[in-house]
Amino acid sequence: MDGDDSKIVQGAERYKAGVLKYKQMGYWIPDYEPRDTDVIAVFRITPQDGVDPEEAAAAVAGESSTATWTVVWTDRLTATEKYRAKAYRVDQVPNAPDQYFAYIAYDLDLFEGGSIANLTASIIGNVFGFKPLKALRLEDMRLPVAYVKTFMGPATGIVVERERLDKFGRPLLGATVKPKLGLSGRNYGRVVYEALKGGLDFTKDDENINSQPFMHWRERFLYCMEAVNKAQAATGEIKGTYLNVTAGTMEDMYERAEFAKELGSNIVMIDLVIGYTAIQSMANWARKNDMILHLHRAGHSTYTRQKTHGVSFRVIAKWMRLAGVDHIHAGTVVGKLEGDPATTKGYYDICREEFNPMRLEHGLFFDQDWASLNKLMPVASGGIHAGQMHQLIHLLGEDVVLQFGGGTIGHPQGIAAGATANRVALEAMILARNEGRDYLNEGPDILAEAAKGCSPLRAALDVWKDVTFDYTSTDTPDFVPTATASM
Ligand SMILES: O=C(COP(=O)(O)O)[C@H](O)[C@H](O)COP(=O)(O)O
Ligand SMILES: [Mg+2]
Repeated sequence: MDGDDSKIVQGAERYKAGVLKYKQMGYWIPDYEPRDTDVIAVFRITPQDGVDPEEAAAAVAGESSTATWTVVWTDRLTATEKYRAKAYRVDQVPNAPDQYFAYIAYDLDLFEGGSIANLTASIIGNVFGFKPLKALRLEDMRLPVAYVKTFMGPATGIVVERERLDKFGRPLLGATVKPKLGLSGRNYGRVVYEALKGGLDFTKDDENINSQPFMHWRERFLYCMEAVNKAQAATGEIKGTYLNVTAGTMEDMYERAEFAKELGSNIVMIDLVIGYTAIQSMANWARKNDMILHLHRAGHSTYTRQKTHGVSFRVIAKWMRLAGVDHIHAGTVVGKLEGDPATTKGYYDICREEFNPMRLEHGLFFDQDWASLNKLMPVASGGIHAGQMHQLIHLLGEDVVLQFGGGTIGHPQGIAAGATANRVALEAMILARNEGRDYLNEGPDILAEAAKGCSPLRAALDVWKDVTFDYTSTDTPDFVPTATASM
C-alpha cells in the first residue's frame, strides 16, 4: 500500500495498477453528512492488532458496497462517488478499548426496493469474513422512509389482530405444545383443546414441528382445528393455534398454508430459518389471505447473542417489520433465554412504536420513522410462569403475547388448570393495574389473593414459586443501561 493514507487518491494516480488503502479509495469521509434518504448502519468493529480503526471502518464500507481489494478501472464507468458507501464516524466503544462503533452511510440506489435479501447481501455479505477485522457486529440500522415505503410491512398488525380476535386491554395468552416432538396428532389436539378451553387465546406449534413420521402435518392441522373449533364453542371466545407451515420448499409451505386457511385457521406460523425471501413470500400470502403471520425466531441466537460478532436482534426485528410478519418472538427478560431488560425494551420499541427516538441506553442508535407500517406484536416466550405475571406486565406492557409452554402443560392439575392459572393471574394483575395499584411491588400479594378463589393458580404459584433464571446477560447495551426499565 502506498502514499499518504489520509487523502483520497484521485485521477490518473488512482487508476495505476496496484493496491490502495480503503481510505485512499474514498470510503472514509469524516465530514460526510448523511442524507435523509441514506441507509445507515452502525457496526461494532474489532480491528486486527495494528489496523487503524478508520481504515477498518473504510474497509467495511468498501466491502459492503462497491469495493474489491484493488482499484478497478471500470469504476470510471460508474458514478463511484455516489455508489461508494461512506464511513463517516468512528467512536471507541465505552469500556472496550479494542472495539469501535463505525457509522456507514449507503446511497439508497445501492438497494433493490422491497428486498431484505438484497439489503442483507450487501450489509452482512462478504464483509463479515474480512481478514483485517477480528470480529464484526451489525449493531443497528437507520432505514430511510423512502426505503421503508418500498415494503408492505405487517399484513395484519396489532390493531387489526385485536379486532379480529375481539380481545382488548390485556396481553394475549398462548402456550407452546410440549413435548416439542413425538406426540401423535390426536394427543396433540387434546393439548390444544385443553389449553384453549382452560383460558388461553392461542396455542402454538413448536419451532421444530413440521411433518415428521410420528405426526404428519395434515394430521396436526386437522386435530388442531377440531380443538380450536370445540374450544371456541365451549368458551364463546375466539381462539387460534399457530399452525407451523415451515417446510423444505415454498411449494410445500403454500400447500400447508392453503390447507390451514381451508380449515378456518386465523393464524399460521413460520420459522426464521426459512430465510428472508421465503418470509417475504409468506407475508404476501398472509396479506392476500387475511391471515395473521407468526414468526418464531428459531436460529437467531447463533448470530445475535455474542456482542462482538454477528447481527443484533434489534436489526433482525427491524428487517422483520419491513418483511411483514405480524408476530415476532422478542424475549421475556425473566424467562429461560437470553434477554437483558434494557436491550429487550429496545426490541419491543422497534415492534410497537410508530417512531423510535434514538435511545442508546436501549441499544437504539438512531431515530427510526416507521412511515405508518403496521405494528408488530412481540411475543414473550421461554420459561415463563404465572408467578411472574406482575413482572411480565411491568416489563413488557400490554401489546404482547405471553406464552407459557411448560408453564401451562406442566401444571400439576393438568393442562386446562395450567391455562386457567395463567388467565386468572393475568386478569387479576390487569385489574390491579387499572385500579391504579402498585402492581409490580404488590404483585405477589395480588396473585396470592387471586389464588384464594382459584385452586389452579394456587397450585401454579406453589409449584413454580422458586423458579427463576438469574444469569448474567451476554448481550447488553454499552450506554448507561436502565436495568428496570418498564414499557
Ligand atoms: O418453546 C418455546 C418456549 O417453551 P416454554 O414456554 O415451555 O419455555 C420457544 O421455542 C421459545 O420461546 C423460543 O425462544 P424465544 O421466544 O426467546 O425466541
Ligand atoms: Mg420452542
